[in-house]
Amino acid sequence: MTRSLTFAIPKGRILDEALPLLAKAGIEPEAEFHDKKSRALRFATNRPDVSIIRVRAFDVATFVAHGAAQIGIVGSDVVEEFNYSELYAPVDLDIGHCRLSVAEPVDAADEDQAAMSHVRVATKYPHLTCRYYEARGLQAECVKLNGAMELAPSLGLSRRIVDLVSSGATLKANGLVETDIIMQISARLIVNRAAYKMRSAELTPLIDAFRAAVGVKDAV
Ligand SMILES: Nc1ncnc2c1ncn2[C@@H]1O[C@H](COP(=O)(O)OP(=O)(O)OP(=O)(O)O)[C@@H](O)[C@H]1O
Ligand SMILES: O=P(O)(O)OC[C@H]1O[C@H](OP(=O)(O)OP(=O)(O)O)[C@H](O)[C@@H]1O
Repeated sequence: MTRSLTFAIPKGRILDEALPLLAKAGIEPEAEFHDKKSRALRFATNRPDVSIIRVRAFDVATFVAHGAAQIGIVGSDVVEEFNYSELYAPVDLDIGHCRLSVAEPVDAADEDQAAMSHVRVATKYPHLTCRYYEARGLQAECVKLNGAMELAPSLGLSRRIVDLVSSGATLKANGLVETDIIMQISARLIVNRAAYKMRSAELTPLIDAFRAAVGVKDAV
């Protein structure tokens, strides 16, 4: 008997937008999934052949890349940061829109970058940050943080940060300005490449269901 497909979804802010899309694609988690007191991490769905795991955003990519989950939903920031060759990202889900940006204290934003050879940056995205600065002929020393990057400049940890921006409210509240946009971001459906080959009869209709769900998103 074939094992059920494991679908990894992030428990952070993408979840609220992802659930209606999952429902449109025909997948609804069991009631316990919505119980905030539940400590369960794996859930049955209305489909006997699909179960859901709820994990941290960065871990969605890791579970799917290693084949522990066959399919998942994650921001393109995470896909690009890991750059796992085992991941196939066939559908832009048009949710979780934000951008990855460089930000600095208001009073430092005019500093001449051309005069520098080395920058220190606090970020959750060291790979994307190094790639961005390398392309500009600068070496970046990244201080890896997992959140609250906006605190780094005022506390002397780094002059710059590279972080996600949506409304810009977090930067403003912390005295920072956006000085460059590195990339635009949205959530993607991701699939393990080996699973896609071996279990295409199960995965292809699921991918098609998400394509259709994104297409009808605004019409429903
Ligand atoms: N301000 C935002 N607006 C829109 N989408 C965002 C925003 N911040 C993050 N995202 C998207 O949501 C994903 C998850 O972000 P979220 O902030 O929920 O996770 P996190 O708190 O960093 O994760 P974790 O707690 O698991 O480390 C990001 O990878 C990105 O794709
Ligand atoms: O431009 P804004 O609309 O203010 O959004 C940007 C904020 O959203 C994200 O953090 P989140 O709130 O998810 O918390 P985190 O620090 O735990 O990642 C991101 O890291 C910024 O801090």
